[in-house]
Amino acid sequence: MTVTGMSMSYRKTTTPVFSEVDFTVPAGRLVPVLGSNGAGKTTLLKILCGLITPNAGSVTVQGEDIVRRPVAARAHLGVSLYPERSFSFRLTCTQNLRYYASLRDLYGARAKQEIAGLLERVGLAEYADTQFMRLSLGQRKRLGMARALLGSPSLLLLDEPTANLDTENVARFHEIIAEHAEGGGSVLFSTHTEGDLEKATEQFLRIADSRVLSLPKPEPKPEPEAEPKPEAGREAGPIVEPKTLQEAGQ
Ligand SMILES: Nc1ncnc2c1ncn2[C@@H]1O[C@H](COP(=O)(O)OP(=O)(O)OP(=O)(O)O)[C@@H](O)[C@H]1O
Repeated sequence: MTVTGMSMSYRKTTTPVFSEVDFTVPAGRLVPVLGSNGAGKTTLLKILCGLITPNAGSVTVQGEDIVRRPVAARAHLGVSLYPERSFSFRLTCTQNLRYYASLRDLYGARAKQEIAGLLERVGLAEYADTQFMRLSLGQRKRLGMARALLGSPSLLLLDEPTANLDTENVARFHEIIAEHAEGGGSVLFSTHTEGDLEKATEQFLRIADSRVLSLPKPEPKPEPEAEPKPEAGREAGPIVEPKTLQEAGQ
């Protein structure tokens, strides 16, 4: 994906959310996007998948312009926005995914097999026949992830994919995106968790003051040195300054 000279304002009178932004996401990269509340993470993801048209500049996915050739460009994208509201509430997980699979030209036995595999991958196999409205927020998030993976698109755009997930499912998410990158795919995902920077392949993006900075992944922090153990038979007491002879009353 390549973003060139992209600017965007919701209204002419307000400060632009983005001003002349350039960055690229090469194949096989995991790219976290950080930024404070209201910085523009969701807006950026909506621009990248073609839901919002920027005022200037371009976004291309595998050489296809997201505004001029949206269908061709979106064929390479798997998207999950936050919060997940686009599923049919009364349909089950499988029925919902079957509908979205058909939009990717996946039907019949192939669709059935891929959907069952994805539900298993995101830990929702036992909820395959549960209606969407009966899922918890974290389960909805995971169904969104399964939908994004349908048809193995090359670039995943995920808005706060770890929000509402428990520790086990955060780990599962990191495994899924690592596998995706090993297969040559890329993932751009927004997050508020600084710890997600460790999952970056090389770079991460930080949105601030209408700009998107592409920054190198920080070096891992060194492990803190272990406290020396007290010698055997001796209690580790508080450190006491040596007293002068006078103070000691001698
Ligand atoms: N539909 C809209 N109309 C007008 N302004 C909007 C609209 N959506 C978002 N904004 C404004 O655009 C800016 C960026 O919002 P956005 O939701 O992209 O931020 P964010 O980084 O995703 O925030 P958060 O971390 O809180 O989810 C904010 O100032 C917000 O008020």
